[in-house]
Amino acid sequence: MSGATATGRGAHVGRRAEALRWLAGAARPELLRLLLAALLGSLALGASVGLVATAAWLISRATEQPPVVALTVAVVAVRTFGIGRGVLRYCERLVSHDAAFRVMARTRVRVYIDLERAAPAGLGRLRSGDVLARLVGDVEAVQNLLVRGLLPIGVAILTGAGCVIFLAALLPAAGGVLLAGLLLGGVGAPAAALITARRADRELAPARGALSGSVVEFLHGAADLTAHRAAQRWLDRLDDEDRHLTRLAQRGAAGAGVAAACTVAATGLTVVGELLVGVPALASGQLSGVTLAVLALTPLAAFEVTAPLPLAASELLRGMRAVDRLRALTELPHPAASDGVRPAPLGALTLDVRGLTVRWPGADAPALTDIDLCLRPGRRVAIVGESGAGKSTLVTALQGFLPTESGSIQLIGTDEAVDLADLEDGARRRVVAACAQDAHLFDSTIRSNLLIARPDATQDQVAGALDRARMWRWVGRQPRRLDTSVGERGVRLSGGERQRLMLARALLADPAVLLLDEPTAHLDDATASTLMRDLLVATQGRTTLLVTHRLAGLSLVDEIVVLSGGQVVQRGVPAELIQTDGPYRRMWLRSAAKEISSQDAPTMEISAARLNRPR
Ligand SMILES: Nc1ncnc2c1ncn2[C@@H]1O[C@H](COP(=O)(O)OP(=O)(O)OP(=O)(O)O)[C@@H](O)[C@H]1O
Repeated sequence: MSGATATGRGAHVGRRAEALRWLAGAARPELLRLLLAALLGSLALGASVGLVATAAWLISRATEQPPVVALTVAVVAVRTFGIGRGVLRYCERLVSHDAAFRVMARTRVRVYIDLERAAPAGLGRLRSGDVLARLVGDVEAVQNLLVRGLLPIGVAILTGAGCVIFLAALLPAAGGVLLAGLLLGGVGAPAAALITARRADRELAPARGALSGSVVEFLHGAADLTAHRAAQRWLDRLDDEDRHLTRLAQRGAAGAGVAAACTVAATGLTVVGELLVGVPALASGQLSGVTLAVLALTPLAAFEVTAPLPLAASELLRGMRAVDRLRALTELPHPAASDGVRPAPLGALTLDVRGLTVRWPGADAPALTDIDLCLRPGRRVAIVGESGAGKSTLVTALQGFLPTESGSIQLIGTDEAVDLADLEDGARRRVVAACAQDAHLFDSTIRSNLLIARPDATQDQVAGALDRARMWRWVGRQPRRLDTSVGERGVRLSGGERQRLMLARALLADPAVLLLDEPTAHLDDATASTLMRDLLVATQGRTTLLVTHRLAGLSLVDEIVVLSGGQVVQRGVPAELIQTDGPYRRMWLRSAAKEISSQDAPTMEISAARLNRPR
């Protein structure tokens, strides 16, 4: 048991050390700014202490009614400290926030880059709301860790040491008392706060992540939840999670209360301690009355240095946990990343897949096994199969977003053959582009959604792509034409218009190899048939891999590959496959029967009857 605890603690310490290294890596370029901020902060606090000490001296000395000239230096010093405190604090805030924002920006960019590379293969167990909470809340926690965590600790050490030395110079015992008081307030109070709020603090960020995840999921699924009368249940769940979060925040606040009480107690005790050592020194003539006033009043200002420490300690812990969670995001597997540096081969490209086996991260079995496929320039191959056969996985793998377990994916040009994994990232994305079934439309105009694929496209190229996707006339009918807004995720478009816009985007990208994943998904039969027809015209002469479960119209492609259970179970030219007894013919008959039952489709019926005739 104790062995297990020790191992757990060891792992915990290791994680913290890793997190520190990660943070140091992000903060290193701003080291000078952070040190300057610490220096300015220490000077600002030093000015505060100086102000109180000088004021104490001035008031006490004034009671002795000395000549005014004897007070001039102190009066000037009070003014200088008073003005200097504000100016220095302002400069410190400016420099520290500038440094923290730069670290935040660098952290965000780093996380975005890693997410961009990891996202195509999914985000593992992470929910999108949780990722959002990490990107917003945890990155902000990193800022707080620097500005409210590390910086106040550094400033407290510097200024505290200065105060102790100052009092020790007046009376050594007074320095000792202040040191003890500062340790009590600066270490004891944060420790008390942490102990009180430890569990709450540990659970706070995950609870916030869980709530964000549920809210995002609720917003996405609100229509379905309302339709199934499940919205209230979901709202109750959100309520529970919110209450839990509030309870945790309250427990965290209790820690802050305990810390504030400890600081006040430590200040009071220190003032009493200073009087206890100062009064005997005054009696023995070791100390003047004016200096005793300075001894007694200086701690009131000196404790300004420990006041932010309880918050600093909890920001430090919270920040380290946030760094840990951000690190987890940057450590997601990077199937989309390519270490390759090679440019794309020249000339018309062939996509050649040999013995490809791929597995989703963490899956027990491969999703595709031993796949062979050859996409010669200008040829179109259709991949068909039942749901779960591995069609989308193939598209993902061909984009280089899944590592190959065995086999190869090569691009063959006129000069050489290059492994897809060896291609430089940009070249790979230019050469092979996919139009996914759930491709995203941004809440922007038609033009901006298209230009994502090719920012430098001319008006003619945009119009050409829309025309080939049979969308240009529709655009012409809209009052704002290309500047028509599509709404969030394209809600202002019909399903068919959305798919056509995505197809136009893929055509505008003009890749050497175009991968279309279920372009007719979620469309009614009539719309799907028209879109499929238009799509087959638009892709004529273009190297295309078309993943679909709709078999109507496929007679126009050069080859059909049937997948089942992640393996190729049949392949051939459409005319042959339809005549051969096998998986494709069975699928075709099933889909024909479905269409006949949903409408009359006499031609379909005739063809189905013909196909069913014993040969
Ligand atoms: N992101 C993922 N992570 C883990 N496993 C996945 C992922 N996507 C798909 N799979 C698994 O891979 C297998 C093949 O799924 P895939 O989506 O490729 O099938 P499909 O033929 O495209 O099905 P559909 O026609 O329903 O889209 C399934 O067993 C599925 O559970």
